[in-house]
Amino acid sequence: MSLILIILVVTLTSLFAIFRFKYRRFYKLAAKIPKLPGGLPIIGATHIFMTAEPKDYLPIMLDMIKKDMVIGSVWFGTQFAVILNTVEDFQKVLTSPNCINKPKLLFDAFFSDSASFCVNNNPHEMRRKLLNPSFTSLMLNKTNFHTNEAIKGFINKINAKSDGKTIDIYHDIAACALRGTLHAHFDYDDDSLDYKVVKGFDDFKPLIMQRLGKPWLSFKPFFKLSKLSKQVEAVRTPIYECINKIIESNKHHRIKLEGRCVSTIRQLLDTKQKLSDEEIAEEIFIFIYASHETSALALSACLLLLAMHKNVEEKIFEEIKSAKLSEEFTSISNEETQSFPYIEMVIKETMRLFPPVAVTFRETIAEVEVGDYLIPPDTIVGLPVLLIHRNEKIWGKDAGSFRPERFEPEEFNKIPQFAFLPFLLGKRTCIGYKYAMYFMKIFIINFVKNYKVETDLKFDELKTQMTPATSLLQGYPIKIIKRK
Ligand code: HEM
Repeated sequence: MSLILIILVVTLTSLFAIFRFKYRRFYKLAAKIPKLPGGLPIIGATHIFMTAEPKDYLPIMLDMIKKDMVIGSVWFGTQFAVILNTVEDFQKVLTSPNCINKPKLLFDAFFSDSASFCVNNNPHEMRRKLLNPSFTSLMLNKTNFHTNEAIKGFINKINAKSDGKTIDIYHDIAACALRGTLHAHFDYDDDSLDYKVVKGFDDFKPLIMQRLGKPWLSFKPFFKLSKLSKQVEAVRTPIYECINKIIESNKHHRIKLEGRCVSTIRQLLDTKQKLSDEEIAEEIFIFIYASHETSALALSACLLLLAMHKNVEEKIFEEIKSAKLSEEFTSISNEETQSFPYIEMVIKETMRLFPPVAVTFRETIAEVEVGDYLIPPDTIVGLPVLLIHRNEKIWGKDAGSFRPERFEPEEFNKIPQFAFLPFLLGKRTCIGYKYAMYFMKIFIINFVKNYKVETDLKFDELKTQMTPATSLLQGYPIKIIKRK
């Protein structure tokens, strides 16, 4: 018995020594990077996240990297990770060809293998090439009628709620943002499922967070056997009802495209691409999630901030008044939004303080140099955008307060390019950022033209959480009052 034990110990020790020798450079580079607090031998920081509530993941992560640290490292079992904290290092990583991939753990959590948000390497590049033509300024103009119609529907509907009672505005805006995306990008104009789909995503998001906190569920057979797998199937049903309708109503477009600029759904259905129905469905799933939630979070936060900063709301109203828009709802083209520079500053300032994606991750495929360190291959790189957005050394002493004027060109031009990253930058920058900015500007113009907002919440009470986009823990409670 004791001989067997000795053989076992010797074998395991030898295997461990061989492993460490083979990966000696990896361990040497990893050891040089300063450690983040809280890690334990062997398991690293796994216990911290496995025992925390998903709503606390973001504050825990942001707390780990102390203000004066430029980089910090942490282990999650056998997975090595670093968190960066300087604009220069963000830029290095976001522009490095060795740092384009997303960690498998992250996209496993989205339960998708084939959507552009989730694929890596060559498939990602091909999918971007396929979809980029649907996101040009030309396409914005082609679809501006649909975008405006979605917002018109919201402005009319919200009238019934403008009685001064407190409501959480997120779901109404999310349904409106979803309507805009489905109509403008997926040629789908039936609004009967909008709220059902938003509710489906609401039920789906906590399941993403649950899977993130249980790394063993990345192993597919374990996941298939888990209760979570059945819950995921159930909540995906109303979303897939909508996706199947989109595919069904556009099936006649399954033709070979001849180099024309067309909507996202037509690009996906292009027979040259040979995408299966399942791959197309996954792509639509991620698209409608990525587009409606982020835009709705930014707009909901913007209205809440206007309710807290009446001077800003009034300045926006003055800008709208001087544009002499006539009707209750005004259709606005992308070019016309250029006449509302202050509104653009307010939206940007909202996303600086409350970026809908406050932290994101990449994975290295080779060594990447940042500052005095080399990040080894197969390392997860955390990019806490929120910390850069609120860094006083970059944005000044008032970095924590809401001051849209900091986006005046004379002031903003002094800020480094990679210090403002609501849509990120680099090869995986948000494909829909032009559309998102356009949508948000027409929304705010038409909303503030017709309504004022109030809230009982105070700015200092606002706390962010990961859901997995970044939302406010307090929700978005506002009172809507119709302007006379
Ligand atoms: C305020 C609104 C929005 C914000 C703040 C936002 C932010 C972002 C960010 C930060 C990323 C990069 C995520 C990462 O790499 O970790 C991203 C990716 C993406 N976004 Fe957006 N987004 C917005 C609206 C939209 C819209 C309207 C669409 C589509 C109509 C869209 C589609 C996508 C897609 C498909 C990706 C994945 C791109 C890739 O991996 O190549 N987003 N977005």
